[in-house]
Amino acid sequence: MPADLSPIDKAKFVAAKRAVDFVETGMKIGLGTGSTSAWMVRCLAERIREEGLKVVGVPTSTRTAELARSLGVPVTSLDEAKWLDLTIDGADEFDPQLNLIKGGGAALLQEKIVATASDQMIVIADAAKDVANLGAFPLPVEIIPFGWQTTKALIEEMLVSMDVLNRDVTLRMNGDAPLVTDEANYIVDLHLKRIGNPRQLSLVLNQIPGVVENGLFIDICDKVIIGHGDGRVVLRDINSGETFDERIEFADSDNIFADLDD
Ligand SMILES: O=C(CO)[C@H](O)[C@H](O)COP(=O)(O)O
Repeated sequence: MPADLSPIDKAKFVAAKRAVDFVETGMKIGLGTGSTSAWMVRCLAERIREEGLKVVGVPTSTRTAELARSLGVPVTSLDEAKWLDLTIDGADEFDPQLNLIKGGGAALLQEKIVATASDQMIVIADAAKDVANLGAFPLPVEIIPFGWQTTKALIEEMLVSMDVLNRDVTLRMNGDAPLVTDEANYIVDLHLKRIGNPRQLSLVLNQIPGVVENGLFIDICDKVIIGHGDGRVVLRDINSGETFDERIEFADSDNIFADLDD
């Protein structure tokens, strides 16, 4: 394992490395967004280079598309691919049912569409994302810019009507301007601390006009691979019960570790 990586990056790296073992020649793969997914794209590129693995990726953001192309991972659109064998993506939190909060990297809309259009979704994460209840991480909600303040007010009213105690809603900024997603929308973050009923909240949020999608992924994730800073990787799969608890040792590889800035 590269000695100069921080423990958190080592954890992300080993989770990504192990997840890529699930990829087989001929597969169409959803490529997630974020720092853990960036490791996964690098590991996939390494297998393509070294083993001649033949796959095509569907990126979930312009960032991931650029990274994949720069590393020689073939990419296509979801409309071309139509249906995917596997999506590998990071998460901001996952609970014991493998429900997720995603969207910390503002890519939740494409991520949810791509994961839903896949036979299987594997989440790769460091152990800090493993929570008993979702909600300590602010829940991202993608909203359209038109009338965004009204949409934000409607979300706040809904949280009051659901007796949610902690309900700060903040517009995500990029410097002085609202952050704009790949789909030209805004993101509001819901600071809820604890989400009692994620399924219900997800349904109610998506009923509000102006809400495009929310960052709760319910019954979408099949497996989580949890990485640790010492190289340990643990598989959790609540449906099949499949599991492993292994340790990965790696030598430095210039090809994988150079120029990773995501
Ligand atoms: O949902 C996401 C992007 O929208 C990411 O998967 C999530 O934010 C985790 O990111 P990281 O791997 O950098 O911790």
